[in-house]
Amino acid sequence: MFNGKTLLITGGTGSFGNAVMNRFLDTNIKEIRIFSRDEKKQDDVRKLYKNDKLKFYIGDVRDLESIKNAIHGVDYIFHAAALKQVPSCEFFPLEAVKTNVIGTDNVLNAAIERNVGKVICLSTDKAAYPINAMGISKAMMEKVFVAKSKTVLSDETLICGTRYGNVMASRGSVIPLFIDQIKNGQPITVTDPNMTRFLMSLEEAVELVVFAFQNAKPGDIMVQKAPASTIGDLAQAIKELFNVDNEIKIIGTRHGEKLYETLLTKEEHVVAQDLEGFYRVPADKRDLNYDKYFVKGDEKLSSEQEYNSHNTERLNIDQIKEKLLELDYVQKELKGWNK
Ligand SMILES: O=c1ccn([C@@H]2O[C@H](COP(=O)(O)OP(=O)(O)O[C@H]3O[C@H](CO)[C@H](O)[C@H](O)[C@H]3O)[C@@H](O)[C@H]2O)c(=O)[nH]1
Repeated sequence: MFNGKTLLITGGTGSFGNAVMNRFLDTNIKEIRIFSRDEKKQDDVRKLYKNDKLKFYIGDVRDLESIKNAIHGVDYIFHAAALKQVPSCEFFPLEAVKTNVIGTDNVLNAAIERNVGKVICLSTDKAAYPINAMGISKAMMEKVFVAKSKTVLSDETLICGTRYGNVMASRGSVIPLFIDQIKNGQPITVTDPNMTRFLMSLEEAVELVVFAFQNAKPGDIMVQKAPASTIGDLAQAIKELFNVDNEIKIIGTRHGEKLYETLLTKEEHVVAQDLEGFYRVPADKRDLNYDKYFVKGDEKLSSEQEYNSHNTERLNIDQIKEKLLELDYVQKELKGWNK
């Protein structure tokens, strides 16, 4: 499906961009264009892959002109650029608005102007019932792309999105942190052992974006069903894999954190289409006639539940270990550890 095509990834030097490169560089794709701010990270990726199909563009989604410079001849966009750390967005919420909301609008406007065939915007479970600035800005991003998808014909530019749970072992996340703590003989800092998170691998994250690419209609948000674990069990599973007995220190819930994450709100679950491993949340197709919003109700709402990391399939410690062992990162760390 990408034969002879040019794919632009915004925020392309992150973990997701890396996984997309691993997946597509050996196919007949014509070009993967990496658009991001950090020349150092671009240089690292350039040296790591040494592949002529990769092209690097410095720019910032906040700057429309810089996107336009990178977008000529692009067939498809995976829009992954975002401010995604909860604490930094909490301290600088307007920065989250600039990158996550206005940046997305810029990417979409440039894509529409230059007839890009499809744009897939990446969102997060923290956008569902959001409580922190990162999640709120991502929720607004979703509203922006859903609204924008209605302003353009789908055979010109199809705009849709995906919503992810936590990507295991992504940069700065809890799995590498626990492993570092183990390696340094420090206590493992658990916020709340009963807190749950969806567990997705990077490969599954790429699978979701490909699924959206193949199946989404304008304005859809695609969600992949995923298992979850408690953080207490995750810490125990990592301890058992490394065969260590580090103390577990309970540090309490951090600022802006939830006990569990939601991939489908109750309201979305009512309208979502169940596609076996995935859910499709269709865009609201009602027009601007407000009567339709306020006069027509939906009885199903009171009986439907949200889909969250507390009520999805719960992995036990052995299952978490199995899933961890599938990760290249964990395999490498274990090899170094057992030497
Ligand atoms: O020292 C720590 C740090 C984290 N945790 C717990 O581990 C879980 C995962 O924490 P991460 O920091 O790995 O992930 P977050 O859920 O906070 O958020 C992450 O996943 C999101 C997607 O849902 C976004 O990608 C976001 O940028 C990224 O930080 C949470 O329950 C957290 O409370 C601990 O127990 N101890």
